[in-house]
Amino acid sequence: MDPNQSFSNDLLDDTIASLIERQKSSLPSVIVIGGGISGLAAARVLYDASFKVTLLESRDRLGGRIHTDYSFGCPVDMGASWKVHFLKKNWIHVLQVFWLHGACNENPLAPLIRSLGLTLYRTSGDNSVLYDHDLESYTLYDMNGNKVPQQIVIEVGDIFKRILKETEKVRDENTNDMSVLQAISIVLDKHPELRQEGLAHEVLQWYICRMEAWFAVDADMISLKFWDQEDVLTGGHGLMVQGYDPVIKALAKDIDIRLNHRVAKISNGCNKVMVMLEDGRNFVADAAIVTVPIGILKANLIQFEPKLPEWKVAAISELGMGNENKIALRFDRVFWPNVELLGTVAPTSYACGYFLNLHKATGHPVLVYMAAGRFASDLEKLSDESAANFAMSQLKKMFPDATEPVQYLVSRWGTDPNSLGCYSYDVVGMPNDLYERLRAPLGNLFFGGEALSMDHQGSVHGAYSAGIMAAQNCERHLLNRLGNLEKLQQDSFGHDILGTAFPLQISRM
Ligand SMILES: Cc1cc2nc3c(=O)[nH]c(=O)nc-3n(C[C@H](O)[C@H](O)[C@H](O)COP(=O)(O)OP(=O)(O)OC[C@H]3O[C@@H](n4cnc5c(N)ncnc54)[C@H](O)[C@@H]3O)c2cc1C
Repeated sequence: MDPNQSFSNDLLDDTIASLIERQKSSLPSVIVIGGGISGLAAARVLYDASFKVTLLESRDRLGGRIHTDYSFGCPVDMGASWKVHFLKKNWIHVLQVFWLHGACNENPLAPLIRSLGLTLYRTSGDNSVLYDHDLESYTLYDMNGNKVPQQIVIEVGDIFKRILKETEKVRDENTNDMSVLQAISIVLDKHPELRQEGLAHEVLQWYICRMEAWFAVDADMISLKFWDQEDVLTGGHGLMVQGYDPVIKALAKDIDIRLNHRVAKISNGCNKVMVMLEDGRNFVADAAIVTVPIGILKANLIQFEPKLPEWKVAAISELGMGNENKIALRFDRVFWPNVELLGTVAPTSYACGYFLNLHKATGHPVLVYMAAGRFASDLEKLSDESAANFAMSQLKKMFPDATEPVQYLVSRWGTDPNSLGCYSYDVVGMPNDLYERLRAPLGNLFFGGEALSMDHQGSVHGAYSAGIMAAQNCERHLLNRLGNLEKLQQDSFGHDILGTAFPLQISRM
């Protein structure tokens, strides 16, 4: 080899390297706070647009309220598990949704899931009285372990729909907002024929329990004005058979992620944002995107300098944060029927309960007890062992011969200092402009996260879209501010991952 040639190549390499380095250091930099799906989506967009991105996450793992646990030897999602919320708030319209048709592309996550080859287990189609499970897919039991005749379940389901339809009139007649529970009670006073007695009353309470699970809050706190105002996506609902974890891993690829980095303070200057960790370390960038749960902002766990304006603080405090918990039980064998949901009806919605049968979708002998609202918070007062015992006591009402679980997992989303709740909800009397105020950026500070989603708060795909929206706003802002920087065009992750070449894999046993 000619040594001169080698020397000149080295020189060339150095020059190119330093040019790239200089180009990189002149690129806009962004700190993303929070490594849930919203933060990861935001980081992904900016990274693919060649911005310098650093993501700070307080936990020792990514995913946030998406948490696939593998300790059972199979994936169990202790946070989000359904690709539900296609129509989070429109109970009536659920009758018209359809999952298996091409319309499922409406879900912004569908292309990503498709490109990763992940399987969805369909849990509802176009005839679901409930949001996420078709009527024929579950079995209900009374407190004595007797099966509730399916005819009663169907009839009461129809009555429940009529009651909800009547609440629309109550809404029209009242200028002031009220809770859904109050509206139901007004409807029942006006239409005593809709009142239910005995077992039928308990089944009605079960429907209310499921509605409460949807919003993660009790019916006396669900806003009548807003509960059914969300845009309807077509497509029904599906369960992520392999869990959500592969989605999180795909979004995180190659991004500079710092785990165990808990942000304590954000200082927003004219040109720079300084982010301080609880241990005193600092990160500085041109802009920052905050995607921590609204529960964290409500609890003032992050200090802002200058202080957030009053209208922003008010918006944060005026949005509700619900709670939902799961108790996952693994058994050595299956002793329950081959249905998707097993429910217990009771005189009050608080006392009703249900288990998701993961065996049906995944083939593993796992049941997941789910609790929402005040009940979910009450469960967090118990030790893990007592919580598992409680779930077992519910199961034994249905199956007196139930065997003891070989393993259990208990979530605590309400008291977890990284979430302080499961997802947001619209409180009774919520002001109309609340979401605008929540989303509004403050200089170089942008906001993302589930609670800020344009149309689908409280969902994975809503959080994902909110992250993308915040990143796009941030990108526009920085490119305007810093002049016409020519952006490096890397291989776009988005093009690969959002491609439409692969069909969605949807099954139903
Ligand atoms: C039990 C449960 C069931 C659910 N079921 C469904 C479902 O079936 N379908 C559905 O679509 N959605 C469901 N959801 C809602 C869904 O999980 C969330 O809407 C979504 O995952 C929120 O994503 P996010 O990125 O906005 O927030 P998160 O996932 O909470 O991400 C925020 C991140 O910020 C981090 N963080 C917090 N504080 C700090 C700090 N000070 N510094 C740095 N980082 C910080 C957190 O650790 C977290 O990782 C469920 C949620 C729960 C809890």
